[in-house]
Amino acid sequence: MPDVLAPGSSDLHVWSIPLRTRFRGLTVRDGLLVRGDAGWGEFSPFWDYDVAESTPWWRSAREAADEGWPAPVRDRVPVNVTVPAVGPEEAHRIVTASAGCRTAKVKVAERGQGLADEIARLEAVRDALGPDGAIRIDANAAWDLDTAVARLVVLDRAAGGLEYAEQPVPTVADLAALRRRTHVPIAADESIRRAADPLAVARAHAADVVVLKVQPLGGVRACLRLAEQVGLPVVVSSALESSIGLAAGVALAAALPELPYACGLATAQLFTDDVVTDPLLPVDGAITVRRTAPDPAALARTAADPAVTARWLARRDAVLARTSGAGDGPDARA
Ligand SMILES: O=C(O)CCC(=O)c1ccccc1C(=O)O
Ligand SMILES: [Mg+2]
Repeated sequence: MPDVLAPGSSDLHVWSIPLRTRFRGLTVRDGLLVRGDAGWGEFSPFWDYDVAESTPWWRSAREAADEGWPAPVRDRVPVNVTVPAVGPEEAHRIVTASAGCRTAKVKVAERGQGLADEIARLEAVRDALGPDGAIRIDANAAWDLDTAVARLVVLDRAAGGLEYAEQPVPTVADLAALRRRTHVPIAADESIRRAADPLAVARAHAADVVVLKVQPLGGVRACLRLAEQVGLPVVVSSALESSIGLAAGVALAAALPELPYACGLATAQLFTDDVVTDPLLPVDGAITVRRTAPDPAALARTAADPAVTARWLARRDAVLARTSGAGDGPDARA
């Protein structure tokens, strides 16, 4: 690939990597890496995030590049295998090939699929995991309240018990109402990372668990502060990042005082390639806490084409223009 970033491009890199299976409607993921005095950071907001919503992702990249992260209190982070909305044979294969993960997170409520697909997927995952593994589902806010109440009864049974259901309904009020109508524990994801006020979930007693993603919440330190304020168990999850971005999630999980659940950080398994030689993949169900650095050959292999590269540079410029202008107060968190 021609290096359209030159000159001075050795501190920036735009990557583009195909996914093994469609995830969140995506078949390819891309992002920008930036190097600073402390190392490399990743800026990879999804394309449906606007400039305001992308700003905390940039702060997270700058934290990694300029400051690094707080000291870890553990050296291994237990992780879940992430099972996309695939058929039962593929779901079984993914869990079996997950390098010892004892927790599976299964995507449900995929457009174009029905309850029978979800039941078959959950039964296959339970079969692959055995009776003592934990299964959680993620509906990405797709259900209304009554649908969620009914689905959780059926899917809890199909899974042989659910550890929790992640964001089954869109709003904080519905999460709180659902929690009173099901015995399945509820986790909040979108209600934290895309909310104007991430503490509303805790005030409304709307969740048993909160999912924290480092980039959308503005960095490892911002997440540690939020975890303290929210006062609920935290699951750290990836935003489908390269191993540079994943390392920030691992750093957060490593620095949290308590880590009672497996984290959603095994998503390098969903990528066909990575920007490092030794991707942040689990061994015996856990990721070893370490910092990662891009590898020149891997960077060359995964380099985005000039059009995608130009789009990412424009995105970064738009965030920089926004944050250097009218100020970057707490309301800029989006
Ligand atoms: O939590 C996991 O197991 C993997 C991460 C994941 O599911 C995810 C990745 C990118 C964007 C959204 C989500 C999500 O949790 O909804
Ligand atoms: Mg989620």
